[in-house]
Amino acid sequence: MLRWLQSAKREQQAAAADPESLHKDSAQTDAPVRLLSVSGVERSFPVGGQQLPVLKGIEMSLYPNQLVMLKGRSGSGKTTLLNLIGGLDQPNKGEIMFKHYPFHLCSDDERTSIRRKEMGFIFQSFALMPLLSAWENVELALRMADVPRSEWKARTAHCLELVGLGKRMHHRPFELSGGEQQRVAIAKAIAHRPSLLLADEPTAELDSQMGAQVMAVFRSIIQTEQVTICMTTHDPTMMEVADHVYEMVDGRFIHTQTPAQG
Ligand SMILES: Nc1ncnc2c1ncn2[C@@H]1O[C@H](COP(=O)(O)OP(=O)(O)OP(=O)(O)O)[C@@H](O)[C@H]1O
Repeated sequence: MLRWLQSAKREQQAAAADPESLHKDSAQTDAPVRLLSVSGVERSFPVGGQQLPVLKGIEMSLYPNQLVMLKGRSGSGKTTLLNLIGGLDQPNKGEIMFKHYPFHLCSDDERTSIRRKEMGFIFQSFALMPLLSAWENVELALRMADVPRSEWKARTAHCLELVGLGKRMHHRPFELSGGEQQRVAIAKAIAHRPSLLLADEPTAELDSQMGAQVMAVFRSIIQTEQVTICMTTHDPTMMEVADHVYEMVDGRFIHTQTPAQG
């Protein structure tokens, strides 16, 4: 194992013993500690014998307990960036630090192990197992994350209650509305207590009322589960509930804003 990974693990254990330390910089300033930082990131893909530049120098930061949105036209590079943040892909240039882990230096196996413990993913198409009930879908996520069996029952019930499905725990996906299915997917994604939730167009297949319910669940789990959510969207009405919006055009951020400040 690389030396940085061992020291990162030691720092994580120290932070677990003293959770207050997570909210302060190592320099002991009052600045909040970043959960993730992306600096100078470029990503291109080989197309027709040439390199197609998709991300052209991205700078961004995510902090604990935030709802951050990436907006931009189709093809602007949002999913490519989400894949890099989630450790599913690596940049050609630049740095991605997730907590104390330098993703740009990690092997595939190291990124997979960090991702399994620390991150949750939500997709446009819900990605549930069709023959399993809501309860069994969430329990499966706990099993996959190696959470001890003794914790499954309480944690599954807690996560389904959190997303407002306490009365529909034993329904299968086809017995649920699109909004309810997406809420099962959220319960599944937070079951192993990730610190970062990545969601690619989570409301794209929902009508505006169901989309608003999903956003309300996002806002509530940020507080109750101490998670940061980074999501892509095309929908301007969703952006009103964001703490921060990054706007991407052709592989670059052109404008970032905090909605409350306009
Ligand atoms: N593996 C790949 N090989 C070649 N080109 C790719 C690859 N992945 C993405 N691209 C290209 O990169 C560009 C950005 O794609 P990306 O999926 O990141 O856009 P997006 O903003 O998420 O779009 P959408 O909103 O439609 O999901 C597109 O032109 C796409 O064709």
